[in-house]
Amino acid sequence: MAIVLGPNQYGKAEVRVVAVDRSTPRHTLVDLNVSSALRGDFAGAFTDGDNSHILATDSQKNTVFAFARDGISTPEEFGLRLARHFAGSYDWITGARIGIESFGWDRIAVGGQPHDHAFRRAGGEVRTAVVTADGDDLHVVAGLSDLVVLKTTGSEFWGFPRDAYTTLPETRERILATAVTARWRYTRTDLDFAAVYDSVRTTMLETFASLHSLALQQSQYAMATAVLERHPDVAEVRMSMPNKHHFLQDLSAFGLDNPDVVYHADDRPYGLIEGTVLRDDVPAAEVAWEGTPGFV
Ligand SMILES: O=c1[nH]c(=O)c2[nH]c(=O)[nH]c2[nH]1
Repeated sequence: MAIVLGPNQYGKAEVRVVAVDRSTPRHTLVDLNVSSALRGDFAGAFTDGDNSHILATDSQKNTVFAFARDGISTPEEFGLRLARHFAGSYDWITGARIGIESFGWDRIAVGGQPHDHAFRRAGGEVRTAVVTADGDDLHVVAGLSDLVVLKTTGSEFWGFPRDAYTTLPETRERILATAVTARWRYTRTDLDFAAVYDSVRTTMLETFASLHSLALQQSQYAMATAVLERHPDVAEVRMSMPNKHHFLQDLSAFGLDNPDVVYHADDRPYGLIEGTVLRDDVPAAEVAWEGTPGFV
């Protein structure tokens, strides 16, 4: 029996970098949380404390800030630049994963006009990007998390089997609410990432709104399918969606009826619907998903 070093990677997690463009009086702002992880031959550092192959995590952090000095266009392009740089820096570094969260800021309206340099944080939603360099291959996975949506009709849930523990009534009318977390893999690295992101997000929202849903599973599949139908450069979509239950509150103790008016918004437990929808003619790229937990 021998004890051996298994899979490993290392890097700097959660570098918070804010880049401001003041080149015109109308400033713009990019606010990112960047995590790097390098892959390659670092065995000596783990087994013997030999750091001769170690690109220090402090240097990785500094690289993020130095590259930001040139401005940041999209998280995907910033990730591509960092991944190419790290994976190309020493021959024993064979790959890099750059994970980015992007926080949105909207202009504050003053007298009905969007302000030039004052902002408020946009919603709870976060844009995400993961760029993976693996040898000469580059993979881009874009995404979003915590896009909270709700519809007040157009949702039913019935036809499920009833066992000894089933108490849930069938319903033809309910509130459907969820927080969408989704990631989608591109087949190219030269896209207009900002435009495609907006289009994917809009497609998901429109589909959630317009589909008459018989299950959150059906809504999720329809949302991902619509993204693939409208975006030829997306190979697969992975989604994780909690069912944010809204239970009709029993008001009979107060002599009141409740014809689908008053609900109890429960925060836990929640159903969790997870799925992948993909084109069957595009090669899989599991390495693009390594280090991104929370999806099937
Ligand atoms: O859309 C739903 N899917 C389920 O699997 C489920 N299970 C449940 O109790 N309510 C719901 N709703």
